[in-house]
Amino acid sequence: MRLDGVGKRYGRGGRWILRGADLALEPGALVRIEGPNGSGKSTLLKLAAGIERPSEGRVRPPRRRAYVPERFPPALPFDARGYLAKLGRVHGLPAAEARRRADFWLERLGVTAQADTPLSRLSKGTCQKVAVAQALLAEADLLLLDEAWTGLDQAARALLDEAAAERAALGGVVLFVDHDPNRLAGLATDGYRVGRDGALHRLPAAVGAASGPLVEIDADSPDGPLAGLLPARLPGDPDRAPLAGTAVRLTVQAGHSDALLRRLLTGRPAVRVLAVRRLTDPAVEAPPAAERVGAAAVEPAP
Ligand SMILES: Nc1ncnc2c1ncn2[C@@H]1O[C@H](COP(=O)(O)OP(=O)(O)OP(=O)(O)O)[C@@H](O)[C@H]1O
Repeated sequence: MRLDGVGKRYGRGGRWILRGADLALEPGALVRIEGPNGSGKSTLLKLAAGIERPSEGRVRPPRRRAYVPERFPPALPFDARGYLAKLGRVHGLPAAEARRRADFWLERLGVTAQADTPLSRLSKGTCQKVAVAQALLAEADLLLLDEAWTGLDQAARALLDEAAAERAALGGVVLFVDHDPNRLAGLATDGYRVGRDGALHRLPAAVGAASGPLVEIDADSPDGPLAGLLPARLPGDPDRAPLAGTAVRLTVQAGHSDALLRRLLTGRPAVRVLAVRRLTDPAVEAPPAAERVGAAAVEPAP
């Protein structure tokens, strides 16, 4: 996912909202976008989603994109299930798979009882859950969340935290805007601020970068040495260290450990989990912040 020298103004002669915005994100990036009201955060996400076109520069998104807008369009002529199944088709899923994923996310978000209710009759929070579901069911390479947590109840907020982290852990790119400065703290891999100059300025490591406790998972497999059997891509991109016999030790950020365990226990190869330990001293275990962020320029605070 790249932005190269992207500029945006609404209408000829309008003020430049974004100008010279550059961004290059690798699979697995979970990135916070900050900036004061009106600075252009939503504009940036809309450009990445392909809803707005840049006035200059280029947006190079990955193939499959999903977007939760700041405001869900009111009064769409669908019920929740029908809308999600339709959006699943728009995302390129076969009809049966679109319906299956629609029901899966309606259930996970606690909306099954309102699945057949017209969207126009749903409460604001329930509508927001439907907006979240339409983006998550796409399993997109680029997930854009614009204040997507606003209006959700606590359980749904936690579920969206988990789903966003899982998308990144599985190799997607996630860009999010949220007024809560602690949103996905410890899981975000990076952060950027939309500056007054319209460019993107990398945030200091402490604001955006993943940090915090690690979890060690010791596992083996009845099928042979596990280190050689595991897929290249695993949630959270754990460090891998072979243990005696067929076992391996996987070390991952605590926020990714549930997704990693779920993948190990439900996928191939067959895996036996021998031990799960939370490491208590992240300062010792985590790489130094400078190593994670490199020598990026950091805009001084206003
Ligand atoms: N469709 C539009 N037509 C004209 N101006 C627009 C349009 N959309 C946004 N703007 C203007 O662009 C500027 C940036 O808006 P944007 O919504 O991207 O900011 P934001 O940082 O997301 O703001 P907030 O934090 O309040 O959501 C604002 O001045 C806004 O009024």
